[in-house]
Amino acid sequence: MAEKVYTFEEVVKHNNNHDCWLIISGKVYDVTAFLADHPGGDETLLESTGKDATGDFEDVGHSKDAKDKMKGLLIGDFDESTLPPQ
Ligand code: HEM
Repeated sequence: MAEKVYTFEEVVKHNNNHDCWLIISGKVYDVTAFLADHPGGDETLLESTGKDATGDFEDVGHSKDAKDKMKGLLIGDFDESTLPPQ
């Protein structure tokens, strides 16, 4: 089955500690259930909503463990054409 594709407008609605989605490397992740467990804290994840968080994620130099963890949080693809100009 094809993965669901989300627009920026849709993703940015999910920007709080009860409902938190992130855009990283063209994919959309629902990190709500992971907020309390994130070793970098829930605030860092919340601060990475409302934008393309690829740079934030890469700057930390996340481990293979982190990348494996991400796979379970993936909910779909991001439609890059909907990203507003920075
Ligand atoms: C789905 C997305 C993410 C997952 C699954 C994730 C997972 C993890 C994991 C497992 C660690 C422990 C260190 C490691 O294994 O690399 C970590 C550390 C960290 N993460 Fe994330 N992370 C995500 C997104 C982000 C984002 C968007 C930021 C924003 C800057 C961030 C900031 C940090 C920081 C600052 C640490 C270091 C904590 C410390 O060692 O003091 N993470 N993350």
